[in-house]
Amino acid sequence: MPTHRPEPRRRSDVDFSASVVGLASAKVHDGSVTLIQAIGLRKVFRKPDKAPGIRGSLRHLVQRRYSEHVAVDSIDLSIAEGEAVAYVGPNGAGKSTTVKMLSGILVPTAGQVHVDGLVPHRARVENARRVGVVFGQRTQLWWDLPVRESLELLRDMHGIDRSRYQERLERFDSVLGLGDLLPVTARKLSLGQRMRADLAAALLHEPRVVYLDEPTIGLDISVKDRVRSFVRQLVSEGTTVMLTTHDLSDIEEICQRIIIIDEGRLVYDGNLQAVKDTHVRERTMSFELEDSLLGADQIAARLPGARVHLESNGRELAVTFDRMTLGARQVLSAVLAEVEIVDMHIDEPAIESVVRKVYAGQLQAEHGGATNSEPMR
Ligand SMILES: Nc1ncnc2c1ncn2[C@@H]1O[C@H](COP(=O)(O)OP(=O)(O)OP(=O)(O)O)[C@@H](O)[C@H]1O
Repeated sequence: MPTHRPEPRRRSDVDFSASVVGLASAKVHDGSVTLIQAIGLRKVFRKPDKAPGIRGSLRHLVQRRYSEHVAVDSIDLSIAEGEAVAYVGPNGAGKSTTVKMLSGILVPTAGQVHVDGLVPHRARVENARRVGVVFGQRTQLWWDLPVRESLELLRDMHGIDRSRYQERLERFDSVLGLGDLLPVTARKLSLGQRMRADLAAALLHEPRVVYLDEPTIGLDISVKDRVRSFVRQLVSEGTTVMLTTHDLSDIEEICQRIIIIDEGRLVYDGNLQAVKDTHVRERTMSFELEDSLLGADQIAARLPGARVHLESNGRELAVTFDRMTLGARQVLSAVLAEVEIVDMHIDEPAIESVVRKVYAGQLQAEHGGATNSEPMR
């Protein structure tokens, strides 16, 4: 059994054997290896159709009826080794179902899925050695055991040798402050402590791929920061991270790529900055003025289409403009033509606005209802 992470695969190491992968899941692009690949991934749940109440339950016993619910609908994914990808969407969009199929917990209804050359649900044990999963709302620690014993059990399960195990514990202690938690039973841990211990448990065996499902849910800011910087470190070391979260700051701090799904379908797959640039066209430039102004009409007249707001103190000015019709340079010149400035800054568009637009269906509408994605890598 491997005791620590194998070297990253190089082109020549890639296993294209049809018997293992069924399709070229380890395709190479940009000199890197595709670690996660799904083609036409679909999951349909069968739900019992029964009327409420005892009568409905009895009728269902006699005459069983079911309806089908498509939770994940023909999703194509291609994630390279070492990428950090945010997988987001509204409640019930199909995020967890996708992650469960990628981690082998659920069997897809249709489509193909390969993770590190394996079909996850067919090679569960081998897959478990290569992936780590953290579900923020559920623990994988043994509830009544001290954290140390849970980790010992996982050490045995993964066949990690003692010296490597010790190194891992020291690392988790330095970045996650794990040491104090080792003697405590999982049931006595606070949510933040539990999350830190869960991260250690999921990452003990140095998985190549880590699925994080709401890893910062319910945590206070300082623990969130700790978790995020730990995940960033993992990514910088080459671990592939797929992050499912409703916390958009997690995304901004960890991921460069964002995949958005809605009602089981992929609606966007691309670079985080690009989606902001394309879909959040409004920018705001804020200025601190040398002298107070009585009004901003002259500045507004120089900037057609922009919204100009002057604070009541006359010293703070904000110009909100569409970056497709006006440039920051034009805005700056218009302001400088009327007044001296002491300081200025440009507000970056928040990812919140992008995702809100997607949820509201605007992003799809802007693209004629088509999936907006960068070429699959
Ligand atoms: N085991 C199941 N049986 C039946 N339906 C299910 C099952 N698991 C999920 N679903 C349904 O599939 C859809 C997608 O659920 P999923 O948990 O993947 O969404 P999600 O995007 O992770 O949502 P959330 O953000 O709320 O966790 C939902 O409508 C859900 O009710």
